[in-house]
Amino acid sequence: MAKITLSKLRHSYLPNPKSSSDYALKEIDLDWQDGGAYALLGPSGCGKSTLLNIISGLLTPSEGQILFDGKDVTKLPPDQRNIAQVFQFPVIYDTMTVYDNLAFPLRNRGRDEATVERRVMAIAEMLEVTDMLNVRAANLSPDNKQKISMGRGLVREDVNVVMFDEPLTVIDPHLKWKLRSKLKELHQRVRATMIYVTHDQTEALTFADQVVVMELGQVVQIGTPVELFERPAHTFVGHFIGSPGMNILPCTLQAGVVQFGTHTVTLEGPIQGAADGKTEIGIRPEFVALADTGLPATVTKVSDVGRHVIVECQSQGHKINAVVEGTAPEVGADVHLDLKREQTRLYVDGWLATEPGERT
Ligand SMILES: Nc1ncnc2c1ncn2[C@@H]1O[C@H](COP(=O)(O)OP(=O)(O)OP(=O)(O)O)[C@@H](O)[C@H]1O
Repeated sequence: MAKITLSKLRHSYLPNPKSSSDYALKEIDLDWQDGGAYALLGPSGCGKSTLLNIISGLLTPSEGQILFDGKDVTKLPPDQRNIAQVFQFPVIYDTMTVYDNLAFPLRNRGRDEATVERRVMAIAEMLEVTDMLNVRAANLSPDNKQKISMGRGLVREDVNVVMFDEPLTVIDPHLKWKLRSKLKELHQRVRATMIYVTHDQTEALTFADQVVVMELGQVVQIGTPVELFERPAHTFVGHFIGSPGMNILPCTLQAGVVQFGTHTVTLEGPIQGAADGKTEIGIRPEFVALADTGLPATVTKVSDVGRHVIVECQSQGHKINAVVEGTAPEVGADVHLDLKREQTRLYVDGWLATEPGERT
């Protein structure tokens, strides 16, 4: 397995890119550590496939380098990069048995039959498919086919990285969580460098130790699931991650006083920089509470989602969500909202501009 470095990587599909918007991938610099579990998360069109294709060698970047353990592989073709890929749709041979499918990547590289058997049996046991080894792949259910496809990606011990490209797309919703947790468990057992590409936050947050969030061709934040939840570096991350996402409210800033409409808001801590630009408050619904005093609001919708209730309110002409435990007010009720100070952040032109701590 290898450490993967992307250095000053940019890609445009245009022959003569001029402005930043001509690039499908804006400049990306990042290190993926050997043995890490990473997710590449972002909406459709943000550049995930472009980046994946650059790493696997299907696409040569317009600028920058890709290094595996410090060795420049930017110009190497896919077959010389030693990468395993698992795609959206299972890639298996229907006429072969499960055993032969799992053995294929090893036999293809001339491994002896004793090694083949040892690896196939180990992977089959991890995937809990040992009882299917003699079954022809054509007779498997779609989720078992995808399991075998994953097994083919994991069976070789000598790959630099295993990449999963939206691997649960064809899986029934009720089986998704099973395969998701299986994959996490597999990573813990094999400790291979793994990159999991998805637009689904649940898949990314369950699988990865570090999540790389992309929007419009750029990386907006790299962090643990907790970091992404607690301190979104950009309003996009706040909004994209969480259910519902972060409340993002326009505000004004004058002489250090932050106003949301007519209401004065206290931030988590000091503001960094000049704060010139579009200013917004960001607070997660989990940190908005119903209280006796605070921001006046009117309840417009109440959704019971099982563990808690999401109370949607209108205040100062904007929608604010609050996550409430226990009894929720009726639609139409006038309430007050308490915004937890330590979780109230300021964003300037989309980027986080407050630090934790007492304001000076
Ligand atoms: N072969 C291509 N030629 C021109 N533009 C392309 C090509 N492939 C992708 N793009 C553009 O590059 C941008 C990034 O696309 P990309 O497919 O990498 O995003 P993505 O996040 O993988 O989206 P999806 O999940 O829909 O595949 C998009 O604006 C897309 O239209």
